[in-house]
Amino acid sequence: MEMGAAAHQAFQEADSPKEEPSVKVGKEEWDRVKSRLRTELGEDVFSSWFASVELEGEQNGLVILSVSTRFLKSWIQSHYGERLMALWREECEHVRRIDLYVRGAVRPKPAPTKTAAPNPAGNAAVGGMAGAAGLAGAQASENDQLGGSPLDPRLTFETFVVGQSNTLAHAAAKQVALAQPGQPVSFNPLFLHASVGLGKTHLLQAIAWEAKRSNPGAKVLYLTAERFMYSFVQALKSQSALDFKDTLRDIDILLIDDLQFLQGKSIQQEFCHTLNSLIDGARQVVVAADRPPVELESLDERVRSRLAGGLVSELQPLEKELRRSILSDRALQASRRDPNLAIPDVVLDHVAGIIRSNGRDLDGAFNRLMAHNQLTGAPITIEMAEQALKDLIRSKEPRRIRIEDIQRVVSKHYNVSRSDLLSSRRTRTIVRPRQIAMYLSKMLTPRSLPEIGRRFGGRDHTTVLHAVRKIEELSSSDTTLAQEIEMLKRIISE
Ligand SMILES: Nc1ncnc2c1ncn2[C@@H]1O[C@H](COP(=O)(O)OP(=O)(O)OP(=O)(O)O)[C@@H](O)[C@H]1O
Repeated sequence: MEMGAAAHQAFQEADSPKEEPSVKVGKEEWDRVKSRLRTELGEDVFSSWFASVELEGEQNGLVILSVSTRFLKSWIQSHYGERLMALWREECEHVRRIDLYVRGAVRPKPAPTKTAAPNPAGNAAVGGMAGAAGLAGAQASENDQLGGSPLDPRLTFETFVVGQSNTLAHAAAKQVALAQPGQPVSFNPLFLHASVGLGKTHLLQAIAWEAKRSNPGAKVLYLTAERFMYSFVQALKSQSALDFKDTLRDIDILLIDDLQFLQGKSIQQEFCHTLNSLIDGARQVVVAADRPPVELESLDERVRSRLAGGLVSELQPLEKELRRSILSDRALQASRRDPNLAIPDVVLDHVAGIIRSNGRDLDGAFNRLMAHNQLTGAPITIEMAEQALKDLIRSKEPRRIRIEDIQRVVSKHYNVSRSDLLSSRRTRTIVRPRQIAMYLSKMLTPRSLPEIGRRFGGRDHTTVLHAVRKIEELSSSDTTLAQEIEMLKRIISE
């Protein structure tokens, strides 16, 4: 259930500042749909999947619902899409389509004219890429035919902004997308990882679009792990598992998103066979997850090692310049749609400074400014931005940093294991990272010296004090070390 790009654009263009948001329309029907779902599914199942679903609006047969995560969206879409549509239609027979989107990604409102029209066959539709034109439409439908997850035509290399934190991942993704089928592949599999909202899905889908554009004959399939599981289970149920396997092993580029959600022994085995068969056959595999292969503890050891055998690249938290460039890009696109729109640079600077978490929150903040401007007519200024974004900023207060987080980041940065940091080993390559981790624990957490000592393998508080003084002393004369520590602080705090 995806908001089509044209639909999204139509909302932006069709919005009139004086128009009331249509959130309340359809509320009664939605309450009844929810109550029926609750009765059908039972309270536990209902609240697992539907507690955070919100009605954004209903107009001319288009219902827009929002959810908090992409996983939830994909799960509801595949498991409850049809039922949801049937219930809505029983409550309100003119409903033709339900769009489900992730809050913060885009903040659409119903666009009656372009999106609400029934499809040519007059059938009710749930989701899809209605309105996506040209290549986008063609690729989306091929991806659909192969049983893929929906592709968003906005997520291309053209719209992906490159900065210090994602240069390597972007370059690898581009190379993979432009490789000719049959040629030896450079990084296989390519494994991208990052925490939420840092552009993994964007890069994966950009590869899909680009590969298709540069090689129209190539079979490119983008699947979320959840979709992979669902398709496999469906294939088993309908006794078409062999077809499913054959289809997968015939793909030129397989892109799997959110791998951390892949569960179940037989599903993982199937995934492992697919992975081996594609890689051995020189087909490209690209995987994204929220952590590196070694940390995907629920995955079978063989899958983890195969995944780690290609190129593993992390997208780091977006640095301020990158956040600013993404906002400039969004502003440019918005002003193309509305030449009268004025977004001063100082406001973009300000927003880039205060929304530090990730690209999704940045998009959410930008859409919030646009909505505020369009609905109230207020010019976009720093004061207006502070007013419009205040709850967003409040809810993003810095999280409490744990000593484990510091140990994880430091051990990764210096390529030593966490157990080395806690051990009694005294080689220089371990002692210095350990001292840095202790120093950062003192600086970034409220823990006492004895407590920090205990968390570092039961050391005495004087050892921690020595480490803190040592690092203070070294970093005051060694600018490289000082910069490294600043960078570590930034990674740990974001
Ligand atoms: N470098 C970037 N350039 C442009 N947009 C970006 C960039 N990084 C992130 N975004 C935007 O931020 C939003 C979230 O990105 P995306 O969905 O790709 O994140 P993700 O890493 O897959 O997150 P999750 O783990 O939650 O699935 C998207 O709208 C995306 O376009």
